[in-house]
Amino acid sequence: MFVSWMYSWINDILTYLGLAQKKGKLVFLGLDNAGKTSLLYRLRDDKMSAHVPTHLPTSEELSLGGVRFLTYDLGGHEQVRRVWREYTPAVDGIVFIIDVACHARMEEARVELQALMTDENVAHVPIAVVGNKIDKAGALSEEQLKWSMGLQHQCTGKDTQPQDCPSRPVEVFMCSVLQRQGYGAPLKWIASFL
Ligand SMILES: Nc1nc2c(ncn2[C@@H]2O[C@H](COP(=O)(O)OP(=O)(O)OP(=O)(O)O)[C@@H](O)[C@H]2O)c(=O)[nH]1
Ligand SMILES: [Mg+2]
Repeated sequence: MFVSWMYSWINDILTYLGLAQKKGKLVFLGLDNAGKTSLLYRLRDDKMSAHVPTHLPTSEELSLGGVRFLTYDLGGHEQVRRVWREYTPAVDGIVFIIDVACHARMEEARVELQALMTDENVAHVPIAVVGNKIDKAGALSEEQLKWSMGLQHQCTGKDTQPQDCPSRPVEVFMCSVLQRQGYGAPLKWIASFL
């Protein structure tokens, strides 16, 4: 009874996210405090996490159906960068999360994102850049986030079919994990490439 309930619940979530019948490994990357753990918990039990900064270990994992989600906190941690590369050699999609209300750390996020985008180990892996915390005062708009990240000319389109995508898929999405807004779209977008 419980097992079948769990099964249908997981299936509902996966279907909603476009991930049913899909297999793959998705990583959530971003600076600390961006909202990676909150998004992971949101997927897991649709609850907002009681905030426990995940500094040690700097990684968390969740499996839903055939899809594994892993989170890694970047930001000044050369060691973390090594770890996530070592342990996630075959990544199928990257969700890069940014706190768009934290203007002071935009440049730090941009540096991390650019390093990721030029990393040849993940050269063909789709990257969904997700601006989180749009509910907060002073949050950047989607256009402002694109500018801040140097992505004004690099997005490949939200509706581009995988076969029509000329280069590595990159797209920007805005969300509030706290208010349950918009976090499904980047996952659906990534799912289309799995
Ligand atoms: N206002 C607002 N706060 C959010 C949102 N998403 C996450 N937060 C808060 O931001 C803080 C950091 O969220 P986490 O999910 O712990 O961030 P993280 O990226 O896992 O960061 P670390 O594990 O601490 O490195 C928490 O206090 C969350 O409650 C959002 O959409 N809006
Ligand atoms: Mg965390």
